[in-house]
Amino acid sequence: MADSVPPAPSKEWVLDAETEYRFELDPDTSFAIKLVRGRAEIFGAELVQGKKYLFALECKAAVYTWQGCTIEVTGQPSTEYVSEETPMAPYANVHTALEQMRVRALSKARGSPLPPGENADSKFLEAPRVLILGPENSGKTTICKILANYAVRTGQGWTPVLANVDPTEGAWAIPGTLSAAAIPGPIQTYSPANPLGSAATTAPLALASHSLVPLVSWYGHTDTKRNPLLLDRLVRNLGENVNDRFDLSPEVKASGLIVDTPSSFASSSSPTDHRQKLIKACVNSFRINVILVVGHEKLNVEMQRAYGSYVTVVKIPKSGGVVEIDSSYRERVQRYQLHTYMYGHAVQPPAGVTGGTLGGETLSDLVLSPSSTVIKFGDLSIYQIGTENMAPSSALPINAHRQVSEMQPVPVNPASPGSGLLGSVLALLSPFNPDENERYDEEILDLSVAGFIYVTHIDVKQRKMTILSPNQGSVVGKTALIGSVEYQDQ
Ligand SMILES: Nc1ncnc2c1ncn2[C@@H]1O[C@H](COP(=O)(O)OP(=O)(O)OP(=O)(O)O)[C@@H](O)[C@H]1O
Repeated sequence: MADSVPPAPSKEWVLDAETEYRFELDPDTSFAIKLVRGRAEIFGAELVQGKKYLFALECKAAVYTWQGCTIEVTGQPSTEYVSEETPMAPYANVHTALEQMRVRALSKARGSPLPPGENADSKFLEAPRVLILGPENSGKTTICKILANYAVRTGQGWTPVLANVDPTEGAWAIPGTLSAAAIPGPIQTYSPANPLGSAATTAPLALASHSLVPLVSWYGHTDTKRNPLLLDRLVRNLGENVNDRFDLSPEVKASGLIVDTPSSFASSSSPTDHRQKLIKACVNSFRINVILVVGHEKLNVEMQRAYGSYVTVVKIPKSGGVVEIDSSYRERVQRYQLHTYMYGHAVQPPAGVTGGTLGGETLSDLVLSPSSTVIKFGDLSIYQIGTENMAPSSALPINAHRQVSEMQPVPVNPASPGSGLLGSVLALLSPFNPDENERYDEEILDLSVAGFIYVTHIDVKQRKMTILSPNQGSVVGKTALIGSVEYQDQ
C-alpha cells in the first residue's frame, strides 16, 4: 500500500547571497534537502548539487550560501525561515586567521622558508589550538564544526583534531564521555544523535564508511559539577593523548586543535573556582593559544585578564539561528544518542523521497542489531569512581576527611540490591598495561573506552545479568565502569 501514500510536500527556496535557510524538525519526522542551483553549505560542509540529504530526530540546522543558491526541501519542518543576518563573515575571518597559523606552523615543521615579511618569532609559528567558550545555546558545537569543516575544505590536506570536553553532549559516543578525533573530511549535520558526524566506537567498522575512530574516555555523568576532580583528570589525559598524537605527525600537528566545552564553564551558576580550574586544565593540557568567547562580554574580559598575556582571546558573535533548547529537548537528545549507539538509525525518508543519504551513508547501512547476552556476575569486574551523591571535598568541614575519595575506584557488587546496575550504562575499558612494572594504583582512571554495554536484566538468584551490546565480542574478563548515565529501551 506504500504507493498510495501521497508524496510529502516539496518547496523551492531561492536564497540570496550571504543568507541562510533555518529549519527545525518535530519528533518522528524526517526531512530532505536538495541543492538545485548554486553553492551552499550546512555548518561549513558543502552540499553536492542534486544529492538528497536527509535529516531526522528533531534536527535543527541551517543551509548557508555565500553566493546565492536554490534548494528544494521535502517534508514538513516545525519551523523554517530565511535569515539575512548571520555571523558567517566573522566566523570565516576567524578561519582565515587560523589557516595562516596552520600554514606557518607547517612551514616551520618542514623547515621551509616563511613568505617574505612574515614574523619568524616562534610565538607566531604555532598551529592553532583553539578553546571555544560560551554560555548555553551560544552555538559552540556548531562553531567547532564550521571551523573544522572550513579547515578540511581548503584542500591542504589538514586533519584538525576536534576534542569534546562537554560530557552533556555525546559527540561521537554517548553522553557522559569526553572524546577527541582527527577530522579527515567534512562533518555532516543530520541528527542531534550524532552532533559531530558518525563514529565507530564498538559498532562494526563497516557500519559507515565516513566513520571516525575517536579516542573516548568515560566521565560517567552528564553534570560537570558531579565530580570536577575526575573531569579535571580526564581533561588532562585527553590533552596528553592529543599531544602524543601530534608528536607522531607534523601534518596533523600543524592542522591544529579545536576544543568544545560545556556551557557550565561559562555559567555564573557554576562555582567560580571549579569553572576556572577546568578552563585552566584545558588551556594547560591542550596548550591552547587561541580562546574564542561566543557572545559573552563578561567572560571575554575574565579570559583576557587570566590568559591575555600569552593566549589570543577573541570575542565572536553568537548566531541568531542557534535554537534555545530546553532541558526536555536535551534529555530527548541524550536518549536518541544512547539508542542510536545500540541500534543505529532507522530513518523513514519523507514519502516519495528515494535515494537520500543520512550523513553521507545509505539508510540501510545505518541500522544496527545489538546482541543481548547473559553473563555471570563474575565475568565482568565493575567499578564506580567515588561513591554516589558525593559532595566535593571542598564542601566537607575543615579537617574532615572523606572515607572514599572522589577518585577512588570502588568495586560494584551486582548482587547487592543497591548496586544501581539495572538500566545502567557501563563503559568497557581498554586493557590494563600488560607490563606489571608499568601498572599503578589509579590506572583505571586513565584507561580509554573500548565500548559501552547496557544492563537490561539482573537475576540475583542465578548470579547472572543480561547485557545489550552493539557487537558480538565477549566481555568476559573485562573491566567496566558505571556512572550515573541510564538507559531505557524505547
Ligand atoms: N544558524 C543556525 N540555524 C539553525 N539552527 C542552528 C544554527 N546554529 C546552531 N543551530 C542549532 O542550535 C542548537 C544548539 O547549537 P549548539 O549545539 O551549537 O550550541 P551549544 O552552545 O554548543 O549548546 P550547549 O548549550 O549544549 O553547549 C543545535 O541543534 C544546532 O544545530
